Amino acid sequence: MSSLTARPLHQFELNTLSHVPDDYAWSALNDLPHGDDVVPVVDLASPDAVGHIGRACKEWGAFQVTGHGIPIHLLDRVEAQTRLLFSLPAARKLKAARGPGSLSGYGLANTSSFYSNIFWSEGFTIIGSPRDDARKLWPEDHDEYCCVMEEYNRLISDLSGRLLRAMMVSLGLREEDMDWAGLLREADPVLQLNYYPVCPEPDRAIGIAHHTDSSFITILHQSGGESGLQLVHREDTAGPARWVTVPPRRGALVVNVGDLCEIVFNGRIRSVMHRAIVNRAQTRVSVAFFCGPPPRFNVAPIEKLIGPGEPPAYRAMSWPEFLSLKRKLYNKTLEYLRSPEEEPVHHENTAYMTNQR
Ligand SMILES: C=C1C[C@]23C[C@@]1(O)CC[C@H]2[C@@]12CCC[C@@](C)(C(=O)O1)[C@H]2[C@@H]3C(=O)O
Ligand SMILES: O=C(O)CCC(=O)C(=O)O
Ligand SMILES: [Fe+2]
Repeated sequence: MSSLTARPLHQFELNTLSHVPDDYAWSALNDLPHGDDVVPVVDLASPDAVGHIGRACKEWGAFQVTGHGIPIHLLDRVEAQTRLLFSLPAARKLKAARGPGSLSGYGLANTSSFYSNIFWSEGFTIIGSPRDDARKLWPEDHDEYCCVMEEYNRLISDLSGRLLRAMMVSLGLREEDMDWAGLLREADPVLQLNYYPVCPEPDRAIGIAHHTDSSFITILHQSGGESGLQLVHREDTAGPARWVTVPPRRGALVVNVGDLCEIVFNGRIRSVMHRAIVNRAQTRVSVAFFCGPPPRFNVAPIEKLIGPGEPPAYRAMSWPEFLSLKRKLYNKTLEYLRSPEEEPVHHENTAYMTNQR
């Protein structure tokens, strides 16, 4: 995985540049047309929330959720701490740099290693307790940062359980068909903080390139003001596949269906392809909570869904095996798992280093 230490010095002064340097320049960003349809907004407190969630997951693989019970002032504090972290001097952030083979700490988004060109962003991944890395960033006083992130982890993990149960019920399963509470209790919470500096030529740069998240679901808080999150709305009767922007909505959280839900629900819902674009007006931050399983989790369709009329659509494997496959095949992982007879084409990371230019 790539580390910022190996990157050009201007990685730390992106917001001062008057043009996009060549190694940050991307083309083919308009590979799909842009749609103006609107990602559904679901009020979790409404009596028909489950039906709305089911439809949104099937049609979009994403929705915005309101009425989720996470206080807006906590979201504001999470955002303020995130901004504070990225505003630290480069030398301080590098003290908490992600080491080789480690997923947590400071660096470019992990997926950047699949490309030759560089993302217009910085990232910080917190797995489990925020305290160890916080000590490296703020040796004297990291209490406010840790308290805020711990409280957020607690509430967002609980929300992810509620959403997953609603998704089950919307698919005609019973809540008891999967022990979400047990699984989520055993898994380390994962928070990904993303920072996108202003960009002088936003059409030539990308914040985070298109990908699906591996988790069951991802719950994303994005800062207000400029939009950045875009997702692919698949081809339907209204038109061809298109990029749709998800504008920030105060207090709402974005829920993305990840690869694991696609597999456990045997393809009845699909993980959503998404990316983050940049803008020239305002620095943007986002905080993603990846709701994943513990290592012992067997990645396979729920047995209840399998029968003579519905064979498993994906090959089973352990969660660590899935993650290692994803590190090789990246956006092709699910396609490969859906075609079990084929031997995997041997992809080193470098196979993707062309940056679709
Ligand atoms: C739940 C998970 C999703 C994740 C792999 C992991 O087991 C823990 C780290 C997560 C994360 C966070 C940063 C971006 C990402 C791509 C990565 O490398 O580690 C995601 C993983 C993922 O979605 O594949
Ligand atoms: O910043 C965003 O809107 C998207 C971030 C994202 O997709 C991720 O962290 O996986
Ligand atoms: Fe993502």
